[in-house]
Amino acid sequence: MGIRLGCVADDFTGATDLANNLVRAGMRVVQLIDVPPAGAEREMDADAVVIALKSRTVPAADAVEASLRALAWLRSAGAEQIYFKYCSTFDSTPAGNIGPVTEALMDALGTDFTIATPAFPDNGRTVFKGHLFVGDVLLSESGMRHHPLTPMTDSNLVSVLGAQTARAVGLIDHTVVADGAEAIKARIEALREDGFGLAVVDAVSNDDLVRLGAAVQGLPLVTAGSGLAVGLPANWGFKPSRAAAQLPPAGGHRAIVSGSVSVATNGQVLRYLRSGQPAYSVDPLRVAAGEDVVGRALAFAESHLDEGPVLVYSTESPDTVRNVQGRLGSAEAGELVEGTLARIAQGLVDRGVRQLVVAGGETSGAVVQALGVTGLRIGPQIDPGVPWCAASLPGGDTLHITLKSGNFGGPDFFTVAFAHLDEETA
Ligand SMILES: Nc1ncnc2c1ncn2[C@@H]1O[C@H](COP(=O)(O)OP(=O)(O)OP(=O)(O)O)[C@@H](O)[C@H]1O
Ligand SMILES: O=C(O)[C@@H](O)C(=O)CO
Repeated sequence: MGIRLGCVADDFTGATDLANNLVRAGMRVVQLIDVPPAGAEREMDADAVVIALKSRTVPAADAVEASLRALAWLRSAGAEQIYFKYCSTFDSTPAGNIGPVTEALMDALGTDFTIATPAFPDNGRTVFKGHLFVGDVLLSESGMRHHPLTPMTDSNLVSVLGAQTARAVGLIDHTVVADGAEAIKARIEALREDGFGLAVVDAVSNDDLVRLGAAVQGLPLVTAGSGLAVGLPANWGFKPSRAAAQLPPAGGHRAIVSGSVSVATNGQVLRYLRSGQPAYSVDPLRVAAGEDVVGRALAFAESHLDEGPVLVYSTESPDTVRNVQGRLGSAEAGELVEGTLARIAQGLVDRGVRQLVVAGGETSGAVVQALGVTGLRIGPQIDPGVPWCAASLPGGDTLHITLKSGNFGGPDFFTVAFAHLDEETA
């Protein structure tokens, strides 16, 4: 039998976030890094496959091309429904990529309607009257307004998405969602008849997402953050389960690589620095000046790895990041830092690190690709949206790795994560 749900995720932390929610909702999930070669789909023994792309901030045409390749692969693996996963803070620009990718997937699937909701109430992302809230504030008042690549300054998702697509974007508001799956289905039909191609859907609780999940059964395409995964697996009879897949025992040295500049990660890095544990700061301006920052970071790490987790970070406040971007250019600074951290992560693994925390979606993409990892097995959840995973390194060793989205995780995440792994794999 083929897979039930085929998922295309626009970044790597987002992919593990989605896989985590699907596993908790009872599905057996395989997460793949990038689109695998044709033929590999015959070996898939899973209910859902999540293909992790690094397509959130690339030019829209490249994101469309990669997403269509992923779609073709998932369809040949038998996927009955396609799930396009983007960020719970709807990270995008007027040029894309959420709108263009959604439209390309709709065209390829020959469907005239889909829904959009980044709601993930377990992590404080709620949508009401089409407006996205992050915790208690509107998206445009959250730390996302300063994001280096996709600053979010408008909380009205109907207008944000409308600016990215040629199709008309409507709203399924909370009064409809609260009335249940049949009411949502009726509203979808009404919007369709009125010529809308997309609808932003309100959701402020997991109950809303369960109702929405039931209503979108049979839609060829759904687009969402990871929250919708709370409600979708029940359509195939899967039941929520806390028994996340077991991972093998963990060994080796421990390290943290953080290229995230989000508010939550800034707090987590600060907390770690204050605890007095070994940490090395990567300064992009020194890298740009040609200094051997990778060599120095690895020499530092090597002399401290026996003491416990070593943190290597470029995480800085929005002002410092803006200054770097002003001097190097935003995209150039991003690429430079990602490349540097990826080489450091590779060096850490070469030095025996086998338990690795990576913070930041783009950073995670660069690190995982540099390590040559092609798939992840999803393990127990550390915090909502962030599971430990196991990966096979090209040499055959197992690497325990967690990919933390910038704004996810509690204040002591870097310490808690390792303690959690000890408990779960003891
Ligand atoms: N000190 C810095 N100066 C300029 N750019 C930086 C700096 N540190 C990191 N960056 C870049 O900022 C971007 C951060 O994106 P990333 O997706 O890794 O983290 P995030 O946006 O905080 O998290 P997420 O996308 O998971 O919410 C990356 O391209 C990274 O290379
Ligand atoms: O949805 C989220 O917030 C995360 O999974 C993510 O995509 C951050 O990069």
